[in-house]
Amino acid sequence: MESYPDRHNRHSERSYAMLGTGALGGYYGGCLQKAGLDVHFLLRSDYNHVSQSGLVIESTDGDFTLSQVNAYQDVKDMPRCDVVAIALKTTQNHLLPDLLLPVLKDDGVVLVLQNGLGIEDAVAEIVGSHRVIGGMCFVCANKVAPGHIRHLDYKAISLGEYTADYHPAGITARMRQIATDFESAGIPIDLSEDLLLARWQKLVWNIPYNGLSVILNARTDELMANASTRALVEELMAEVVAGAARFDRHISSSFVQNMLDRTAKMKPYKTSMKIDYDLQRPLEVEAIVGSPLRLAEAAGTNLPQIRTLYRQLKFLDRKNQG
Ligand SMILES: NC(=O)C1=CN([C@@H]2O[C@H](COP(=O)(O)OP(=O)(O)OC[C@H]3O[C@@H](n4cnc5c(N)ncnc54)[C@H](OP(=O)(O)O)[C@@H]3O)[C@@H](O)[C@H]2O)C=CC1
Ligand SMILES: CC(C)(CO)C(=O)C(=O)O
Repeated sequence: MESYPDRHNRHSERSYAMLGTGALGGYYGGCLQKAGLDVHFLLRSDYNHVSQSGLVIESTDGDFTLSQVNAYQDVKDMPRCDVVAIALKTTQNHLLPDLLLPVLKDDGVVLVLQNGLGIEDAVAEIVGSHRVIGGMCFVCANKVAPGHIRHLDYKAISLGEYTADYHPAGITARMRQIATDFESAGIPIDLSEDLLLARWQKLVWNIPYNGLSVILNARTDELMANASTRALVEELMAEVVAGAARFDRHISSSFVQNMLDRTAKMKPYKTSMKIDYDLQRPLEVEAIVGSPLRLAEAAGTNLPQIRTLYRQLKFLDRKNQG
């Protein structure tokens, strides 16, 4: 395993704050620090461990250890950063009004790495709509122990600039700068001209697989291997496509096919919602299922299968939380 103790070997002028150092924050933040960027990690339960022992990243690209990282348990102790990445579960987003402003430079930008729809709207209310970028992460990673992240598959991020009402904003200079930083860390970046389209495209995967993995107690390979569950996945994907179309975002059948093919080839994967369920943590039902459902229905599109999925998840989430 390679070891990278030096956290001050800067290749980029931009500093990064990772709000949340779990699967996503630990993996991407770890890769950025390994590439020489200035990264600051906000932690909660792992603070003592990580501030003493650093981060261990087990990755299909090669394992590495960062023996020292800039670890914090309070944003007030963090330096203001150019890019503040939100890598908490969306169930914690009620904390964002307190977390974001102390760590964001006046000309800095918030990078929303979470799954779901409409999160950028809420972030824009806190920091202003000109300071938000969305990042859709196509990665399979888990936190397996304090400060220990296991990266299993994929890693690309699709970036899209936020604007009020999600009208397409094109590709901006700061998107390119962030892309350069991540690419220097070996993370492929796709630049999207239309954040709303990219968000709905991500939901093509998350709504069926996250939802069904919990309701049916199944991994992705099990959902794909059985004809009935594969049909359910495809029907839910078709409703996501219909929801997107209501907002004039057109998702091609080849995109959907690609998601199915990708998942069929994926190593057997327990979705992050299923991991949360098994650990009796709150589920990201509202961000991933409730929010797109409400938006589509308010715009006049009925999505009956997604509504059923949503109700079942709400029931299971409540029951699971005792
Ligand atoms: N994992 C994946 O492969 C993917 C995840 N996503 C999305 O990324 C987002 C993050 O998911 P993921 O990284 O898996 O989640 P994790 O649960 O692994 O990480 C979230 C981290 O946030 C920390 N945290 C929570 N509240 C606070 C707080 N108040 N202060 C400091 N830290 C806090 C948690 O700390 P603690 O350890 O104390 O709980 C935890 O380590 C989600 O929206 C998810 O849907 C998207 C694509 C893929
Ligand atoms: C689709 C997947 C598994 C990685 O591509 C993902 O992004 C997720 O778990 O949310």
